[in-house]
Amino acid sequence: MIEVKNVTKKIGDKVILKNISFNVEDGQFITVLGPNGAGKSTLFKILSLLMKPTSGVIKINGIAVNEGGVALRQKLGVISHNSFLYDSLSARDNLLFYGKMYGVENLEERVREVIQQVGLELSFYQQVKTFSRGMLQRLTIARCLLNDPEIVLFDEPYTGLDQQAIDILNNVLRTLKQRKRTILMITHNFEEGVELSDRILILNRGQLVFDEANLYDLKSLKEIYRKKVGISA
Ligand SMILES: Nc1ncnc2c1ncn2[C@@H]1O[C@H](COP(=O)(O)OP(=O)(O)OP(=O)(O)O)[C@@H](O)[C@H]1O
Repeated sequence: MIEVKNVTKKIGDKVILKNISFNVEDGQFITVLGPNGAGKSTLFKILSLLMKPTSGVIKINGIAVNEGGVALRQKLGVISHNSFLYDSLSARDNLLFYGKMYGVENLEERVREVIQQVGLELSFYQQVKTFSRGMLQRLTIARCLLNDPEIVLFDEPYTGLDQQAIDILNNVLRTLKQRKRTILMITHNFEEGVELSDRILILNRGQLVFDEANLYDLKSLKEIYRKKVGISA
């Protein structure tokens, strides 16, 4: 379970997140929606332990994240704008490198499994610097899946993906959900992945303005968003 309690982030005089609180149950899939500048990426950086909040607490499985150390980090899979992949290494060698770092068992086999999951078998030995943006995003997804994380954090995961890659990502999300992984996806795209989520949060100007179970069709959700954020989705 993830507990976010009264999280505020200030940078200089600017308040970027204001007193955000919500819990994520194990196995729940939450989508956080919000317009540009709402604070989504800042919240993501805090949840993925890349940034500290100015005040407030985040606990994962009852342990405050600042006290969790490596064991806690290993529970997290993160997909963000930064791929964390090495340009001069092949897809295979990147995954072997991260797999060794995470201590993944049966690594060669697992690397082939995740490469297949994202449809990059034909680029297995290709250097990452020759990858298109979509291929890079697929390999980032494979890297994230390698150690079978309990909690997966996605920041705008559909960016740069073509239709085939979108379908692959949707399948990855479905599989993670079936396997009761906890998923938090940050996006401003209503069209993809949102229908798979159990709960919707809307962030606007650093505040949580909506937090409900996802019982809505796309049209109703867009209407709620328009009311809460003041602009059309
Ligand atoms: N390092 C920083 N210094 C000053 N202001 C910042 C910094 N990082 C973010 N901000 C500001 O915080 C606000 C929220 O930014 P953030 O990137 O979290 O928004 P977002 O919801 O992810 O937006 P987008 O959809 O455009 O990615 C913005 O007004 C941004 O200018």
